[in-house]
Amino acid sequence: MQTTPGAREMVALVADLSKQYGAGEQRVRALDDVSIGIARGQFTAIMGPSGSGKSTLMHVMAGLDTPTSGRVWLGSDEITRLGDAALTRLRRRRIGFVFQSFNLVPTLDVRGNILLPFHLDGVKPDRETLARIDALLGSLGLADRASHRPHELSGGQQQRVAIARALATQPDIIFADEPTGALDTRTGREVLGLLRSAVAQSGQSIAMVTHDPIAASHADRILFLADGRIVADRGAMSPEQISETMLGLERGAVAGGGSRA
Ligand SMILES: Nc1ncnc2c1ncn2[C@@H]1O[C@H](COP(=O)(O)OP(=O)(O)OP(=O)(O)O)[C@@H](O)[C@H]1O
Repeated sequence: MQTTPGAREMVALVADLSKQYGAGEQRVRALDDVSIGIARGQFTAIMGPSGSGKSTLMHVMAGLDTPTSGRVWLGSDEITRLGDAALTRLRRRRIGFVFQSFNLVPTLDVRGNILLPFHLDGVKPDRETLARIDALLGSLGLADRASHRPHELSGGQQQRVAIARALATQPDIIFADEPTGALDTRTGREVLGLLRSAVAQSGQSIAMVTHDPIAASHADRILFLADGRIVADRGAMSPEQISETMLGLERGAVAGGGSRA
C-alpha cells in the first residue's frame, strides 16, 4: 500500500490512527493503529461486524470527529492540522456526504437542497454549475421533481436528491454511511447503481460504510474492520464471498489474512 502523504492516487489517507472513547475501565478502543489509503476514482466499501469501528473511521476521515492519535489527509492536505473554521470550509467544498436518513432540509425544495452547500459556503453558483445541476437532476430522474419538498418524495427519490447534493460540488470524495439502509431492495439497488455510475462516468471517489454484502459487491475494493483494525483489504467480491468473509470475522477468523486479493 502507498502510504506517502500526498500520493497522487490516494484521495484520503490515514496513518497510525487510533481513537479511544472513555477512560479507565470504561475505555473503548474504537480504532487501533489503522493506516490505510482510499484510492482516487474508486468505489471503496468499508465493512465489519457491529462495533468494529466503521463509522468512527469514516467520521475521522471526513473530519467530523478527531482521532486520539494519528494523522489524516485529504489529498495532500493534512486535516488533523486544521482549525475548526478551515475544517468546516474543507468539508463543505471538498467532501460530499450521503446518510442513511437522507438528511435533507424539509423546508427547502429539491433544487434548494442541492444548492445548499453553495449557499452555506457563501458561493453564488455560476451558470456552468447550474447547468451541471440540471443535468444531474435529469440523470438522477428528478427533473420533474425540482420544486418538490422532501416529504413529497419517496425514500428512493430523497436519497437521489442527497446524491445529487453530494455530487453537485464535485467533491474530492463522497462518504456514504449505509446509503441503502432505509430503502427497499430494489430502490437500494438503483441507488447503488447511481453511485457506481458516478465512479465510472466522472471518476468520483466514494467510500461507503455498509452492513449489506449486496451493497458492498458494487465496490471496487472492500476494507474489512474487526475490533478497530483493518483485517482484510480485498478487490471486488461477490455477495457470497463477502458474506463468507463477514461470517469468518464474526467467528473471529478471516481466511487469507489482511492482504489484498
Ligand atoms: N461516542 C462514543 N462514546 C463511547 N463509545 C463509542 C462512541 N462512539 C462509538 N463508540 C464505541 O466505539 C466502537 C466502534 O463504534 P462504531 O460506531 O465506529 O462501530 P461500527 O462498526 O460503525 O458499528 P455499527 O455497525 O453497529 O454501526 C464501539 O464499541 C462503540 O460502542
